[in-house]
Amino acid sequence: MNEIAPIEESAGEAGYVTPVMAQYVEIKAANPDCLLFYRMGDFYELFFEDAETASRALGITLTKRGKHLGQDIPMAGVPVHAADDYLQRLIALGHRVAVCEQLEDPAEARKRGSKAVVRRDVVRLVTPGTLTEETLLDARRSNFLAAVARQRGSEGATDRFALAWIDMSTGAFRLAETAAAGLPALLARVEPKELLVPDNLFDEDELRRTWKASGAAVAPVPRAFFDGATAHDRLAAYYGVRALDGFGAFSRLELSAAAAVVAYVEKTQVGGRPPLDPPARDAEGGVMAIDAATRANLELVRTLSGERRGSLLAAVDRTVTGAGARLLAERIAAPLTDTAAIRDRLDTIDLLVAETGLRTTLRSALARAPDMARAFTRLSLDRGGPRDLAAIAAGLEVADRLAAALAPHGHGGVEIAAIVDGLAGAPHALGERIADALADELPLLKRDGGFVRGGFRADLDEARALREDSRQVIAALQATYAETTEIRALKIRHNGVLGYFVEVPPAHGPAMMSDPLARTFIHRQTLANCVRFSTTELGQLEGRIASAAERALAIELSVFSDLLAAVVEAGEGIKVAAATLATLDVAAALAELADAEGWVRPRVDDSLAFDVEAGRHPVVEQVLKEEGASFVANDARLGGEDAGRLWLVTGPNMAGKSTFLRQNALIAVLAQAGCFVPARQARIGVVDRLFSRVGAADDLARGRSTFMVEMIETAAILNQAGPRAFVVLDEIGRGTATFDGLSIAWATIEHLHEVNRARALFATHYHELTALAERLPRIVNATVKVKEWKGDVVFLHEIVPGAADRSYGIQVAKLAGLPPAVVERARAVLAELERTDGGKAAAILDDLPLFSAARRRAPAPAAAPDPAETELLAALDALAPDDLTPREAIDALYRLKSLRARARRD
Ligand SMILES: Nc1ncnc2c1ncn2[C@@H]1O[C@H](COP(=O)(O)OP(=O)(O)OP(=O)(O)O)[C@@H](O)[C@H]1O
Repeated sequence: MNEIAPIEESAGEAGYVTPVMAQYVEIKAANPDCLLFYRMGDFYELFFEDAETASRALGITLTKRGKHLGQDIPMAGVPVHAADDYLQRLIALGHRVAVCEQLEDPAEARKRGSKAVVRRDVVRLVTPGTLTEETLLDARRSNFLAAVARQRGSEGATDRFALAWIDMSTGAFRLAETAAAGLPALLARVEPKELLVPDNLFDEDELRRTWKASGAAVAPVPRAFFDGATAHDRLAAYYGVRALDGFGAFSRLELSAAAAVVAYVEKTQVGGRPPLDPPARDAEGGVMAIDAATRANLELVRTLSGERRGSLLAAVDRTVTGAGARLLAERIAAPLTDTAAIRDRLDTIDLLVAETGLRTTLRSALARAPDMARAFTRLSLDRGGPRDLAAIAAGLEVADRLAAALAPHGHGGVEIAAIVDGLAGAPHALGERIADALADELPLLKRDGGFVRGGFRADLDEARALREDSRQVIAALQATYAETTEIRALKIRHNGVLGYFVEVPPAHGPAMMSDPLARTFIHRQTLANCVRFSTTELGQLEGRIASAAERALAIELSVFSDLLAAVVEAGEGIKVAAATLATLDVAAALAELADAEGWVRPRVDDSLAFDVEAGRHPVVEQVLKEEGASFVANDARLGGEDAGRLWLVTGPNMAGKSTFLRQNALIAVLAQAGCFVPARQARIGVVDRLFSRVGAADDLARGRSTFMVEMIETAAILNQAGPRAFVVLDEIGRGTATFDGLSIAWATIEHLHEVNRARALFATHYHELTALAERLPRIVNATVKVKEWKGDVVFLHEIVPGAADRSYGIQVAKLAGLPPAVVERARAVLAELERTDGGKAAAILDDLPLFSAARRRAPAPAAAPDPAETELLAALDALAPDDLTPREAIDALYRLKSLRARARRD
């Protein structure tokens, strides 16, 4: 049952509004777009519609409490101690929660009169983009809050947008500006958890789709948040500076988006100021442009089904800290175009690949480094506890140790030099000071006390000793009382209501309540199994203990606030150290990966080269490895002097075309993200835009597979790609009638070759396209090698020059378990089509009676079914080819083959 102080009685007559309800309604009205967590004693209560929403979302009981204007008030509550868990679930569902606390003790309110209501107000809005608690955050993912501002293009020019994004939990603050066409790509890269849009843009038809596609919880906010005229001053005030010039040059549009983020932070934190870094802007063109479809298709940070597992990120992530994992994800999501910056990252990895001993030292030290950046934010917002202080100390200790280990390597490159500086500049003495002050075992909350180490403060030791002494005095007193009353079962106990009291079994009650004992023992309570008394002596002792405990806690809290002030003071150094450890973790993890998997340093330069020798697909290779199979490496040579080459890849289904296409796109991403790559050698001229598209038929699973979408996306490529782009097109044109599709593919290739001149890989089933290589000089035909063996097809996964002579579609269909009658019929149709050159397909169908093959093949009833064959047939029946992933299909093939082999043996 929910605890509510008697003063909060909320039962009301019809038309009567109780003071508590009046207060609730007022606070709720100020926060209409949030669920209101209204603190009542040990519970956060939700009322009215909020209660219904929360009850549905959390599966908590919906009850009623009193009446409001004559109607029952629906109510649901969550206990304060479990609130984080419920908050997490509500936030994950996209809700915002206003946390309304009691701002005074109910006793204080009572002093104002029996009808007075405890003062309450909202202390914080919890929204998906403003989380700071460890329990509410994913340690290995950034949690971005973004705001988007628009500037209308004048006189036919297109609109421009600015995006400002922060991770409030770490203080990261970034800005970027883009033309309208680039906005979806930017949002797809940042993946904000929460997106603020000016309320006039929220419902604009064109934009609504963009907001939805961002996957963020979209919050319309007043236009005033974006006001360009006040943006500069709002930001300057936040950072306590007069001008922002010291942070860099920002456009008016960028400032407006940044100011909106800051305004929202101020609103949700109700006066609290998270320590945001000064905004840093991304130079336009500074990162490889990767649109949302390409990003999804290449499964950079998550798979098409939304999981991290199976993505490029998961395959390369060997970081040992949350901050490292977050940084790596950001790098993979935003590969660079500046060759010098890429080289700086690669230099650090180079060093750590060579220095295996140093790498091992780094990684084992880093594994113990807590999340300093997030702990620091919580402390700055006064939400931190003793464990956050300890996290800072432990992080600084790791930084100290690594500074010593790395000092001799400071000349190994620009990034490593910055790392050495960042570690050296960390406030090491502060770490020691915190470590000296804190005990080994720490409570979560500072108000629980007990976190200051014994011996750290003499006055604290004294107060604690007094508290301990008094406890001994109580033990002695119990012995004395037992002796004087001659009741051996007498005990001194403690509870919240009576404080310390004497307890005896009921049989001794009468003696205790009569003279002479009644002169010492004052009767307090008679329960079924005991009688309780207090004494003056106990009362005095109680006071002494309480005041000693109070004093001890007060001293501990003052130690906490001293340390907190020192931490805040040293904030800059702590944040730099935290960022440095993350950078180091990423470099060491990538070096570890490179060493273990035989990856190499790519050469990234400003040419138009694309030479990958023996490249592999990082994800497919790992999957195959787990199954004991090996990956067949393949070369790709797409570079040219002033224009790229286009490889036209033909080959049967399941041969490995898609894998080859994607692996090259992924190698480009990895190289420019500053990672080593899975190849024997790689040289890549910087790619400014990456495109990867899969024909409509393959896209069905995503539920967005209309031919129209495919064509819109192809149009985007043909309109945007230049010689620096890298284009991967997988079976484009397949989603329509054969001749239409072929013609579109044909024209697309010509355009890519003549106009875009991009480096490109084009996989197709239209063998007719291979004729283009004769006419267009930079088209190269390539095919995936297969072997035919006893009428079946064997995939070799090797890309070789030339064109596929056949599709082997029927062989693949046969391997996949199509009924033999259908396979046979397909063969016959194919032969007929080939004989008549496809022209009179309809006419021949009558000549090939559909069911004759089936009838001929109908099995004669066997005397006794062969068990191995029965098993084979059952396995075949169980197959649903349309439901299989390529991986499952190949597994099924192998299984069927082995069953078949057994059947033969039997
Ligand atoms: N280079 C390779 N080495 C080893 N196995 C490979 C290689 N490439 C692909 N495979 C295996 O073959 C399977 C099918 O590959 P992929 O999907 O690339 O074929 P595809 O030719 O694009 O087929 P479809 O035309 O049906 O899309 C992969 O899941 C993988 O298991």
